[in-house]
Amino acid sequence: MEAFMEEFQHLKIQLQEINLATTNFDMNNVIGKGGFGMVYEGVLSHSKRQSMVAFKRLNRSNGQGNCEFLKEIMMLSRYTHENLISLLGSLSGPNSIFV
Ligand SMILES: Nc1ncnc2c1ncn2[C@@H]1O[C@H](COP(=O)(O)OP(=O)(O)OP(=O)(O)O)[C@@H](O)[C@H]1O
Repeated sequence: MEAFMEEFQHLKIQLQEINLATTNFDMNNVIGKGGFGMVYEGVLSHSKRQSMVAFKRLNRSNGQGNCEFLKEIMMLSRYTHENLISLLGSLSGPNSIFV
């Protein structure tokens, strides 16, 4: 898993930035719920720009785990298509992983 995450180091986003963008994962920022858990919206500053983005937060009690979530990160980081959203970054920790 560590070797796998090394490949995605360039996508790493700081938790502080995510907390700021989602107002600490406030329920008012929830825009949906999927197989991994809640999806939040927020404004993220990156490359001197500000963008409205979606943050997907892994909730392991939903049945899916790191493996499935990392597969999604890998897929979104490797493929571009007009019907696929672009992955801006991710963060892994002992409890959660975010995109
Ligand atoms: N980029 C986004 N922009 C706007 N809304 C989004 C975005 N991504 C997810 N959502 C919202 O969050 C909901 C859940 O999305 P999510 O991709 O987690 O669900 P899913 O289709 O069940 O897929 P998965 O099983 O991979 O989680 C969507 O139905 C949508 O309402």
